[in-house]
Amino acid sequence: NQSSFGMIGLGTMGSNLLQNIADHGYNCSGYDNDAEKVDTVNHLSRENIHAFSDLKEFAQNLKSPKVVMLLVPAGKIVDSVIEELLQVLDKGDIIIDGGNSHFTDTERRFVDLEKKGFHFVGMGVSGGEEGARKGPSMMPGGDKKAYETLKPILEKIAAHVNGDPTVAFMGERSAGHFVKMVHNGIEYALMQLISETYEVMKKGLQMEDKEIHSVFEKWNEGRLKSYLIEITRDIFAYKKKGAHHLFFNDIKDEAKAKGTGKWTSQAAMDLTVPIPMIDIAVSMRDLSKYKDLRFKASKLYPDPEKSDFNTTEYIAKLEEAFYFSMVSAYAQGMHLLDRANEEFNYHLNLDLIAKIWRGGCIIRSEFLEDIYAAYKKDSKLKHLFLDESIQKSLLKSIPSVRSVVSDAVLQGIAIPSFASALSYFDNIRNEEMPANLIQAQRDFFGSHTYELKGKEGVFHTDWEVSNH
Ligand SMILES: O=C(O)[C@H](O)[C@@H](O)[C@H](O)[C@H](O)COP(=O)(O)O
Repeated sequence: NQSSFGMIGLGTMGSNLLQNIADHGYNCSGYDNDAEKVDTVNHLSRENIHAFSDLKEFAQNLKSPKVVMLLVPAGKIVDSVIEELLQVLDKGDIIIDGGNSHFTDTERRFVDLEKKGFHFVGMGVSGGEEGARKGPSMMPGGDKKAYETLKPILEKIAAHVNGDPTVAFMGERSAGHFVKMVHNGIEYALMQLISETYEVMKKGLQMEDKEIHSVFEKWNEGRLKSYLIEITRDIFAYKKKGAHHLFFNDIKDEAKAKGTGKWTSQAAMDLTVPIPMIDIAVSMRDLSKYKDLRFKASKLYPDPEKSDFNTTEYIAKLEEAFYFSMVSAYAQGMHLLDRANEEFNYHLNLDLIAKIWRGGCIIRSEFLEDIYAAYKKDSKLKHLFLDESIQKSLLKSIPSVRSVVSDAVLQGIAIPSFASALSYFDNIRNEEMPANLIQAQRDFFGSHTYELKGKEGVFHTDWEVSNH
């Protein structure tokens, strides 16, 4: 029986996704140049999964038009696998890149393969190993016709929210990987925010791990219900056999990063869209690497005196401050998507993106229902803060975030993402930003010119010659 779907790359993600496809009754094939991985898959003894270590044999076992998905590390490997693959595929066949590829690579590959007569789909896949096995969120972009062929399989293997599959066609060319990149940027910002919340509870409120666990447990039952809060709750209950302390306390405080967060910040700066919470999350992962420097500085600069807080009251404020900042993180990501849509003509639908992020992916959350509702109500919404119901809930949480940020600052607790959420907010509602002074300074030292209120054109002033 020939296969309807082929997977290249049989690491955990590839193998899990293949099993998910087989669970839905499809004959599927795998290929990997690592014989051990091929063996592992074949030892699953699933009658409708067959793994090969010969690429030609793998291709011959696929129905036409052949559908082949790559789950290999991003970068040059993708190009070399595609090159090999073209030797065994026919024009009209479909190639899907499901890795975290940079959108500019996907753009190049789409144009190149289209010229060669192949259908190329750059698809972001989110949800980690468990998501791949049980139902990921998928963000395909590129060849719409090819997507129509893939749709029945992808909709079956995706997660489902209220009966809706967490997959949909995202848009033209590299739209799928751009959307996935921004997903990861928001993921970075939310993880940074949760880590700062923990820092406030531990260092500011001197709470025990048990108490912190119950806060995340409670939050995961309310409007902050989300995958990242859920796993944080579980991390605050995980102990190694026989141990008395939480295991994560043994983990080094040096965060790693594979690059998608950084790419998001780079793309945003190129598109001149401010996403400070994502930028901050990237920078704080970088700062965490300077352990030696931090150790030295901590000896030179002691903490300010601690104040006492009423923990119960404070946790209520912290929930409001978290909600406010979480909304800001999503809003910054959606703003970037809106801008990229204009610049790259992706034909994105922001309501559709929110819809498929409600389940399966790492940033899935209760709040994505509100984002989905906001863009469904107004597909041309320029910024989430302008949505009426979001405005109402933000207005309620502002006093708490102001107090949490100011208290943390006075206590010497680092809360850069809470603080940047608040400053971003205060500047986005600032009709007159102090940017006119920056223009004056630029013109002063570099004759970079400026524009004048109520006048057309650009102007320059010789600031040295003042007639006061
Ligand atoms: O959506 C997902 O399933 C994750 O985002 C996934 O893509 C991966 O875990 C990250 O890329 C890790 O990124 P860092 O290593 O940069 O934290």
